[in-house]
Amino acid sequence: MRTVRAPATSANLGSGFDVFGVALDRPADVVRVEKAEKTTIEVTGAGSQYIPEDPEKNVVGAVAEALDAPAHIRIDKGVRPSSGLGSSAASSAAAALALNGLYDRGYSRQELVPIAAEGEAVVSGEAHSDNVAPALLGGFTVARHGAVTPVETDIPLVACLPEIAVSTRDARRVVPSRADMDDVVHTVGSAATLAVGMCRSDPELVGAGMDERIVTPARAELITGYDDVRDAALAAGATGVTVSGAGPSLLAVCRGTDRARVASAMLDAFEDVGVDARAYQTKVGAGATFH
Ligand SMILES: Nc1ncnc2c1ncn2[C@@H]1O[C@H](COP(=O)(O)OP(=O)(O)O)[C@@H](O)[C@H]1O
Ligand SMILES: N[C@@H](CCOP(=O)(O)O)C(=O)O
Repeated sequence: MRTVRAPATSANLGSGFDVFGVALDRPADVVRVEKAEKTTIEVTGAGSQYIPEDPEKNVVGAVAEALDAPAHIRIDKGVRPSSGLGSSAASSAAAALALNGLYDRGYSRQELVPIAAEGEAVVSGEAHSDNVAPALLGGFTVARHGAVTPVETDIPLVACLPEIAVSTRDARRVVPSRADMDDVVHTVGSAATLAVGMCRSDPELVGAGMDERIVTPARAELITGYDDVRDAALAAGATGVTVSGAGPSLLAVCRGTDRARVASAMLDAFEDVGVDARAYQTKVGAGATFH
């Protein structure tokens, strides 16, 4: 038997659509695996009533298949599904690491990234690895053409999750298929600024580098109160705010001293537009760990 905890993650960070991701210190999924003749799945915890236990439909079924590692898999969800906090990726990453250990497959964490991404294909239609990479490797990750570059960093964050569901599959449909050259140049400048900020653990640079005009505005429209919540976080000291993953969560970057104020400003702003929400005061954290 093997048990693995894998963290929530926030992908894109505005300027790094399908490329950037960070592991969050909390929340997390815990996955326990035991060898079996065929794969069976049991799900408990946050939002478990919306998650299928059929191995053809649950992300961990695809991971078990990819590793040829049939097992009885118990998932205790800490990361609510359709949150924009890498819920499906947390389960995929935890299952990949746990089954790799259970069956002595010998893959490195880097090699497990495309295997865990097979789970993402089940739910979003594409095997994007910007969530599973930080869930496995921790820190800030740059996922590009199958290669992943991890960077250790220390950045305080607030992830604010409203009681709205936005599925990644639906949010991928609103992504524009073309962009203006001016906006592309702006995105490259932001992405480079953000990457330097991560290397320096500098919340000012990371926050400035989240600014992006192609994908984020289309996704923000799916989130009730997005502009108000973003403005409130910035007024409370956030250095940058954007859609977390495909939404509906918002991710704010700030200095450690401003984190509690930013979190409560975001909650108040959601409440003002009639939306219940919860805020995780967190930071860039470690990847999946054995328990
Ligand atoms: N183990 C799992 N954990 C979370 N969601 C899962 C899992 N397996 C399948 N799903 C399905 O994936 C969808 C959530 O994934 P996604 O839309 O990518 O949300 P998130 O942004 O939180 O990752 C839901 O439809 C859910 O039923
Ligand atoms: N790059 C993907 C990331 C989806 O993240 P999730 O946490 O919402 O699953 C996208 O933007 O579609």
